[in-house]
Amino acid sequence: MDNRPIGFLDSGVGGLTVVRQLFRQLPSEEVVYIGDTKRMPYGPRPAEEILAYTWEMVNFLMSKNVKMICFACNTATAIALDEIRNELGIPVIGVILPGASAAIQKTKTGHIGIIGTQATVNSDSYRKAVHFKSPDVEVISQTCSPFVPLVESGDFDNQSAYEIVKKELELFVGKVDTLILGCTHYPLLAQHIQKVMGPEVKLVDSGAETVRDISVLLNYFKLNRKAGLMSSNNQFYTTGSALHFKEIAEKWLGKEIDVETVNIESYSEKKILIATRNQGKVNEFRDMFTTLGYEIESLFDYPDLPDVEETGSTFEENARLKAETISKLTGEIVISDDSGLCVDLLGGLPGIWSHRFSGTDATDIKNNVKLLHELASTELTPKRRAAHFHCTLVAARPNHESLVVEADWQGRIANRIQGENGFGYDPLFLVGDSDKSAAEISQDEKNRISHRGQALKKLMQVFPDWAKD
Ligand SMILES: O=P(O)(O)OP(=O)(O)OP(=O)(O)OC[C@H]1O[C@@H](n2cnc3c(O)ncnc32)[C@H](O)[C@@H]1O
Ligand SMILES: [Mg+2]
Repeated sequence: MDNRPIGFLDSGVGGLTVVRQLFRQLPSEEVVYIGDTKRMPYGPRPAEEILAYTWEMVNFLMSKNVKMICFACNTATAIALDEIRNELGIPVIGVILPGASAAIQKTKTGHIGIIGTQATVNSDSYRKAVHFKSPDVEVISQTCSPFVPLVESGDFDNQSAYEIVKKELELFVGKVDTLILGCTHYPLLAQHIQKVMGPEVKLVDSGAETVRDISVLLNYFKLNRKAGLMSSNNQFYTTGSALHFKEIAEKWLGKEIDVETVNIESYSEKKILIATRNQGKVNEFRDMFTTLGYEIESLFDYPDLPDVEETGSTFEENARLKAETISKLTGEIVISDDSGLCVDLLGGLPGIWSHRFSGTDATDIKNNVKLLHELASTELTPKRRAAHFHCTLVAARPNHESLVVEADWQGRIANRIQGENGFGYDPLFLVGDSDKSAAEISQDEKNRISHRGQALKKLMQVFPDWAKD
């Protein structure tokens, strides 16, 4: 069970046809919708631009803590889905595969038509998806450029709109028995399209098909919202006029909604500088931030920047020193981590001295040996060997109050070094009540439960809003 909302993105209002289906099929789910109305239509834009804009919408949705993202936009699906899906740690679904699969099931003659925006048709994604599953099907496709502006105008319930539709669809009449509406705007023109094509032609609404797949994914990943909860906090955002969006959306969805205008351009900044020269930390941050859609840099990428002396007497003071100094020097948003192992029997040592526990020429091995030595005379009861890792994260940016979060990870100190993964004291840290050390679990597992993983989760609940302009 997961009560977080599902994110929907589209270049404009068209994706609302998918949300409308969601409200029908899965009424207890909650929605965060972003429509990039200001920059629509995406269809005629070059692929790199569509990819960049889609990333901004995705990062915006991630900042709203969504549990899944639906690309309710054929153009974004065709151009950006594969690349973005690989980078995110939550399920991401597009509208093309569900639409193509439904068309294959519906066609009897094996002749399928596809209409979509220029970018969707040029990408050839629908035809590829159809032929991947059913190579013998005949496919014809065509761009219907006037449809999106027609639908966005809200003025399509009339004869002149019908005439526009008729002219665009001439190519298909009598040639196909199934027509994929390969743009989420087009279901709004379904009546006109059906009249032009004739009653026997089956129209495939990719959005409706996609919601069926969303339902399957929610079940599969156990992400359904608690049964019986009626959705109450749906959020709708547009980059354009909230008034215009609200007017169209309320008409289509058949209910009142609140709409807010947002600027998502600042969400394109996906690089974060981590103020560390510890390779173990870099590896962990890279893994964790990649699943959130961020790229990271570390001080290894800036060899000329100085080492910041950790002269503070607390984790927070040291973390602040590292993040705020490097942020001042670079003008960038910087995250630092001050962490350490606190052993109960040693009154919390090595604590902030973890890195330098064995002296100025300390190494991980020397630190581990020293710790074993310190505890050598200790009776080996689990309680007496209790310890925890601590992590304080600070995010700093020029002229802003820094963010500070912290978390602990409980465990015990082992009697001997165990395992080869991780770094620092991992081979001596038995996780929780288990007999496995932090160096014997995978990096993925460590990131899920460690002091750093937990602290990062806390940070990311506030970071995206804090980091934008
Ligand atoms: O200051 P930076 O450049 O980030 O790197 P550092 O290694 O000096 O980092 P700290 O000052 O925060 O010291 C943390 C030390 O605590 C230990 N430590 C922290 N997190 C750990 C983890 O996840 N696994 C094992 N040891 C860890 C390890 O010895 C680190 O060197
Ligand atoms: Mg340090």
